[in-house]
Amino acid sequence: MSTVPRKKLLTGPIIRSAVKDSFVKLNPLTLMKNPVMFVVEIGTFMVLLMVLAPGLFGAEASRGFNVAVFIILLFTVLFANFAEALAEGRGKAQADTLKRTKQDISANKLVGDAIKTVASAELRKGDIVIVRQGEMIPGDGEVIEGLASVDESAITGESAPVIKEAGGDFNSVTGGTRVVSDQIKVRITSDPGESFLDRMISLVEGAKRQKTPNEIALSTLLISLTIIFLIVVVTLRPIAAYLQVDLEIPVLIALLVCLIPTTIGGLLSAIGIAGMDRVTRFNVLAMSGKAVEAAGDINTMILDKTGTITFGNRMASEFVPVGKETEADVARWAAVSSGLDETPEGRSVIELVKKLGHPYDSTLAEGGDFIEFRAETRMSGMDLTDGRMVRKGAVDSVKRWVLSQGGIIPADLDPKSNGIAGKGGTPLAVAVNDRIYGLIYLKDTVKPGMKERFDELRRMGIKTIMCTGDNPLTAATIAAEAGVDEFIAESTPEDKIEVIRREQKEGKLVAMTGDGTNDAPALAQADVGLAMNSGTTAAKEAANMVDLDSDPSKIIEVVAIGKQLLMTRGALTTFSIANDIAKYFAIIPAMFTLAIPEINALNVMGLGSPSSAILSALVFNAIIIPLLIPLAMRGVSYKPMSSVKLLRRNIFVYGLGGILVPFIGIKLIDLFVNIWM
Ligand SMILES: Nc1ncnc2c1ncn2[C@@H]1O[C@H](COP(=O)(O)OP(=O)(O)OP(=O)(O)O)[C@@H](O)[C@H]1O
Ligand SMILES: [K+]
Ligand SMILES: [Mg+2]
Repeated sequence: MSTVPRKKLLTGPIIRSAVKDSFVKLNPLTLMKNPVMFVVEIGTFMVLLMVLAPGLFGAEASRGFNVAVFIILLFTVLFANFAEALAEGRGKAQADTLKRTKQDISANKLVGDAIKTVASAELRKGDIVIVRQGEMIPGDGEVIEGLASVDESAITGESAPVIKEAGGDFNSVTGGTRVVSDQIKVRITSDPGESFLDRMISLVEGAKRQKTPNEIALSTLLISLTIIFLIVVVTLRPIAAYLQVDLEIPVLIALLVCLIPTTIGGLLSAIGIAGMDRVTRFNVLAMSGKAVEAAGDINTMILDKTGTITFGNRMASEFVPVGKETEADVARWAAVSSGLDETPEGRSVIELVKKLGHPYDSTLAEGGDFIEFRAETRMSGMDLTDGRMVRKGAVDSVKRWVLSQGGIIPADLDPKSNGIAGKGGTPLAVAVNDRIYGLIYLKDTVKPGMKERFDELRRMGIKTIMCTGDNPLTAATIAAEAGVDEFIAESTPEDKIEVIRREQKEGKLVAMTGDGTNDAPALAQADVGLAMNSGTTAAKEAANMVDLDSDPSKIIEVVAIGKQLLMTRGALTTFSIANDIAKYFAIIPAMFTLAIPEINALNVMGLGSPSSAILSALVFNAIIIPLLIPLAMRGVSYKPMSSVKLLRRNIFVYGLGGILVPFIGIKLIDLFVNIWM
């Protein structure tokens, strides 16, 4: 499933520092954030007092028993702390590596016409810098002039350089990456301390980790259970006294700790952190745990065509004249309309004109007004000084524009443009005032393996919708080739948001991937917005996830990880509560057997003695936490299937298992304890 090599999960230094942190986290002020464990810590402290000053709370068990309870309780808290520290450890280690990347870089800042060397820390939003071959890019920004290949391995871990160029969707650069060839002019887009690298460091470090709504709901449940059992245990003493049973305080504390959901309470935050970490290991930066969890519940996925489903390096490959026009005329006007068009499409037109050797008079456009490409108009071009207006753009847009000036549409325009679209290409019409000269054939290819990916999504019950600004025929061709469920052609940025809203109104959770500035509003509207690292700054800022490898199909892995995170939490909660029920049957009979012999019928486990029964249950309660750490960190195994099936399977495995495992575990520990005692 993974495309990214798995890095080693745990190393010696991470484990060592986690052991140390387990003790640091004993600080009650820290532990208070985890109420279940906090209750255990208070219990530990009370038993310690009874060991140190016997007789403090009246009825107390033997000193040896108290010492044993104290040690087991202390380890219960330490194990829970260790789980959390371990989960945090990987992120911290990664943050340290990133911080080393973030050394001070010197920048060639443009001040008027002069170049001044300044420290990267002095750069502000809006500053213009020149980055030459071999130099580090001093801050996040957008290429405003030129083209260069950039080594982004410091951030993405991927060593193949990527092309960054002015205009279009591949213009954003990240501070700390290196220009390996050519030279670019960059406009800085972030102030110090707010760069992508800064955000990435605080993310992997978990510095601003907030509980997700799911986690908050579960914590509330755990707190309620803790309070209920606290009341049960406290009121048990007078009831027992009435039955002439003297319940000792350490025994009551042991009972309480066994009954409250310590297993999930101890592992809950580790599960969340590990889920985030799994996403990071796939080279996806999630801005919040909430986004990852939302990914696990996605019903609909919106993808754009160009650059997501296709490679997106749409290149002009042919000039196709219509009517009585010639290829050279199409090429000439295409060139005039593209002279200042810095989009990849625009530049590829100029390149094709040169390659085909068509005469190109660049003085024609001199002094004219450049009409920049906009997703709304779907056209770009030049208004010349002599009054002539030159346009290229989506065929229907250009047709409408020509008709509005009283022009006529050549009869062979539609068949020819449909021919291009039918091959999955994008036809651009070229016109001057009311006259259409012909077409530019922009070629693009579907990325390999897309069909399999969409099949997988369908098995997960997720609907895919391709939204594109391109014409319906091209869209249909690419949609069929890639195997998406639905497509929407000629969509404006507003249309994309509309589709998302429509799905959300039906109660669906929507994911969307995109890279362009025109995708930004939709990325923000979606429940899960995954932007490509190669994309524009606007897209990356609007999204709640960024894929460092710029592989939009990776949203599938993110969904799987999100599902796995939700399932792991559910499975371990079921397991934990089922466990506590089993422990009840170990402790209650032990507590009352002497006074009420009939209750021995409940002693289904046939445990040795009352005190060994209590200690065994308590030991089991403690060691189940570290035993489950690997599962919490790795996540429960996941196969694409319907959620109802999944739920049934999990209740069976973790609910039934949760009741059976402690019966066996406690019995074994009890046998062991009795040999030893
Ligand atoms: N530089 C350009 N000049 C003129 N027309 C263009 C230019 N670039 C694209 N177009 C036309 O405008 C249409 C819309 O472009 P837009 O970038 O909004 O969407 P898209 O890239 O085709 O689709 P997607 O949303 O899948 O990325 C394109 O299909 C094409 O016909
Ligand atoms: K428990
Ligand atoms: Mg686009």
